[in-house]
Amino acid sequence: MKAAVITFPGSNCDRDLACAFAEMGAEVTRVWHKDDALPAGTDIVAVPGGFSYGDYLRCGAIAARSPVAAALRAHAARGGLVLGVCNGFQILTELGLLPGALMRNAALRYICRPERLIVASTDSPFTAGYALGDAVTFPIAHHDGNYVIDAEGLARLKAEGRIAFRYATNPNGSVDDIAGVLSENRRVLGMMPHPERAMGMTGAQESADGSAFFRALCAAMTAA
Ligand SMILES: NC(=O)CC[C@H](N)C(=O)O
Repeated sequence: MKAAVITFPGSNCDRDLACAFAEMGAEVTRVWHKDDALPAGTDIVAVPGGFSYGDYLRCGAIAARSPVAAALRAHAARGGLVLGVCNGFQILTELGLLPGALMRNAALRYICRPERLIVASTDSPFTAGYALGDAVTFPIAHHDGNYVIDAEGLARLKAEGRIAFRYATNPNGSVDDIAGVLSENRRVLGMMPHPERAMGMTGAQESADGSAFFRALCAAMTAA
């Protein structure tokens, strides 16, 4: 199973994501934002957190127009798996691969802390390792994590079971406490919290709840 992790100028969670996939046995390739192709046989593209292009003009707006974006779009169009974490989630909404948008946190502050989430759908390769209603703790670190979507879009996400994670206590004003959403074909996940920073690294990470996330994801890729 092959994971491609994209790096933009300003990404800062690309290595964490690469390590999380490698720990679960994936072959990981790092892809630069100027590359216009993905490695052959890529199963999943991971779009990392950080401050791509300095978060100008909006978080993720420039990354969505970078050279690698067309290859990412084509991968998703083929039904390939895509994971966007934090800035990655912002980029996926800017690309139109996921509905909604990430706005400034309601309190207008950058928030960096562990956050308790509730698993709201297990029907995806990303969340199959959890039980519905499980509580997991992943760190958040963002100033633009306030998820917005119109009423019709929200009704659709709910009806189709595409809300993957909800905040137990809403930190940023996101509608319906949404922390992560799935695409229509359930092959694209965007989430603000960081599962790759919850791999139980001794002395560095408080939570190990992200291990089940990457284990299930890599198992799904191996089975496919
Ligand atoms: N950790 C991150 O990915 C930060 C995301 C984004 N640039 C924000 O602060 O909202």
